[in-house]
This record gives sequence, C-alpha cells and structure tokens, in this order.
Amino acid sequence: MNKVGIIGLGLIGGSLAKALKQKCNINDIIAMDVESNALEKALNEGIINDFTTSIDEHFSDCDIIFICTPVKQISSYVKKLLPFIKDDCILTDVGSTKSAILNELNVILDSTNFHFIGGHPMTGSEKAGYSASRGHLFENAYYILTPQPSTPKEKIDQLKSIVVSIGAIPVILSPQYHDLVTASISHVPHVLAAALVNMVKALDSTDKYMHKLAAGGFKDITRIASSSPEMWHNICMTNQKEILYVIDYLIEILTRFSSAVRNKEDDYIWNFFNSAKQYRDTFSSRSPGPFMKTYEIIVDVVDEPGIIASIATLLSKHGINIKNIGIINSREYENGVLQIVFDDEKSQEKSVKLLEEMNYVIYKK
Ligand SMILES: NC(=O)C1=CN([C@@H]2O[C@H](COP(=O)(O)OP(=O)(O)OC[C@H]3O[C@@H](n4cnc5c(N)ncnc54)[C@H](O)[C@@H]3O)[C@@H](O)[C@H]2O)C=CC1
Ligand SMILES: O=C(O)C(=O)Cc1ccc(O)cc1
Repeated sequence: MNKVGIIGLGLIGGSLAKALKQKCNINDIIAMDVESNALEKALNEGIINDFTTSIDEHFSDCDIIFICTPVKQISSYVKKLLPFIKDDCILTDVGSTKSAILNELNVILDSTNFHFIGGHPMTGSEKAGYSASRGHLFENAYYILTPQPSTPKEKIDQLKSIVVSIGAIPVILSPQYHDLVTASISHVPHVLAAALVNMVKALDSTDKYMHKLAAGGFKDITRIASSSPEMWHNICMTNQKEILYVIDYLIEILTRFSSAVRNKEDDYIWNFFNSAKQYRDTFSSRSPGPFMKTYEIIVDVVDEPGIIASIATLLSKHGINIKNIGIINSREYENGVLQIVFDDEKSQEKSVKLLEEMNYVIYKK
C-alpha cells in the first residue's frame, strides 16, 4: 500500500490518517475536505502530504481511499471518485450505517468493475473534528467490514491487513446484519441518551435542581448525547427500518415495566434489574466484545506511584508481553484496579502465578 486517500478529515478521517502514518509508515496521504482548516493543520503536522478541496486527478494513483464524511455524502463520493481511480484501487468508507449506502450504489456496483468494501470502526468519541482525532483510536476496537459477494478475496484480505495494522480487529458482517446490530448497541442507545437529556430539560423547573443534582449515573448514561447532531441525524435517516424495529421493542419493554411498577409486581421488578445486571456484568470494560477472546487479569493494587511500572517490570523480566495495561475506575471496582491484557492464555496464566506469588489479589482471570 503506497498511497492513501482520505475524504473527510474529521475525527475518524483524521484518526485514520494519523494511524496510517504513525503505525503503518504510510507517507503518501492525500486528504480532501470541504473545510480547509483541518487540511492545513494536518499538512503542517506532517500527517498528510497533500490536500485538495475537490475530487480530481489527485486520487488517480491511490491504492486505497477511505471515505470519512457524514453518511449521507458517502455514496455520492464513491460516484465522484469512479472516473479518477485506478482499476485495483480499494474504495472503502467508515459510515455508521451500511445498507443505505449500498442501495444507492447498487446500479453502478452491478455495472462497473470497482472494489467497494463497506467499513465501520466500532470506536469513536462524542467529540467531532480533526482536532479530536487520535492515531491510537482504533487500538483493540472491532472494525466491521461488509464486502459484496463479488468482492475479490484478495481485496478483502488487503483491507483486513490494514485494519489489523492500525491495531483494530476486523469482523465481517453482511450490511443488513450490521445495521441491526448497530441499531441495537449504538443507534438506539444514542436516541435514548438524547431522550433522557431532553426529558430532564423539560421536567426541570426554574430552580434547575435536576440539572444541579444530576449525578454519576445520569452523566454515564448520557455522555453520548453530546455527540454531533449532524452525525446522528444522518444515521437515523439512513437506518430507519432497523432503528424503528429496536425502538418498538424497547417501547414494549418499557410498557411492560411500567405495568409492573403500577401493579407493584415485586418479582418482575427484581428480575428486571437482576437479569440486566447479570448480563451487563459479562461485558468487560476494556475488552472489545464477544467476537474475540481476550486474555486479561484484574489486579487489586494500592494507589501509589510506580505500582504500574513495578508490575510491568516484573512481567517483562519473565518474558511476558503486555498488550494493554491501565487503571480502571469503574463502579465494579470501587477503588480502581489495574487491568492487564495479554496476547495469549499462556502469558495470562504465567502472570497470575507470578503475581499471586507476590501476594497480589487477582479478581478476574
Ligand atoms: N464519531 C464517531 O464516533 C464515529 C463516526 N463514524 C462515521 O464516520 C464518519 C465521519 O464521522 P466523524 O469523523 O465523527 O465526523 P466529523 O464531523 O468529525 O468529520 C467529518 C468530516 O467530513 C467533512 N465533511 C462534511 N461534509 C463533507 C462533504 N460534503 N465533503 C467532504 N467533506 C465533508 C467535515 O468537514 C469533517 O472534517 C461518519 O460517516 C460517521 O457515521 C464511524 C464510527 C465512529
Ligand atoms: O463514544 C461512543 O461511545 C460511541 O458510541 C462512538 C461511536 C459512534 C458512532 C459509531 O458509529 C461508532 C462508535
């Protein structure tokens, strides 16, 4: 992979440019955006080495082009790029919804021979723009790919290897299934976060006590309500069927729960929270999810300077490679604990043994 094109140099486009430059040594990156500020900043930082504000011959020698604009612009950029790109160029996007883009491209996908592979990194932030971009954004994140049945395996493998080289974990899904999964775990949760914030805004009285007293729980569950309205507007307009299916299901759950509260159904209410707790407790706060097994341990450590360094030194002295290490401050572990992620089960087991010998308490293996 020699030359990469990026259309839309915001949070995701900028993070991709940084990751490709910093982790994959790709030194020929051209970016396009409607805003020149981000382009100039990235050029000055040496992240990209060329930019343009229109689609033209600049993209003719790109080996891969990532389209990182809001979802509704993506298919039109595919169409604009087609006259300029070379035959073996991979066109991919990072949009949060997939079927609508492909539906708009169907006719040309059938009649033209080019390689479009949908993509969606399952990582991001409530912040937008190039200034919020980070080269390590994709580390340990799932990165969904939705190739066409006709996409050559060689092209899928090329894109997969780029995904791996920026630190992410590729997962192949159909566009339709992608849209149902993301409607459930991302799109409707964002709708709900915004609904909760709008609810409090409407119910709060002039003394603003709700705003003043909103505590950790409310802030945790509504963090994502600070995301870009443009992005979420685009997502709801392009994943209508799946979002409606999930919202209707959620309404059924709330309606049933409301009746349980009205009728004081003791067992139902207890089980409602208990079953949610049991399932929520199976989601690790750092591991990326159910697709790939992670080998992690949670160590109870006193909060004193140098503790991470001394554990890391002990493990490295015994030849154990640490994939990820950091303090977690979550409600599960009141005082904060050290989470260490390893590459394999052998390293995990060896570390548990070594740390237990040093009298560390290990919570989770
Ligand atoms: N923000 C997130 O957490 C995630 C976003 N995505 C997807 O990534 C894509 C980009 O999102 P972000 O980077 O978060 O947004 P962003 O707002 O940070 O960046 C979008 C960039 O596209 C540019 N842009 C807007 N309209 C354009 C047009 N017509 N032509 C060229 N450039 C244009 C903007 O100037 C901006 O630089 C979206 O499709 C979104 O659904 C995917 C995963 C996570
Ligand atoms: O910040 C968060 O929690 C997110 O949910 C980020 C995010 C936003 C949109 C996506 O399509 C994927 C990930």
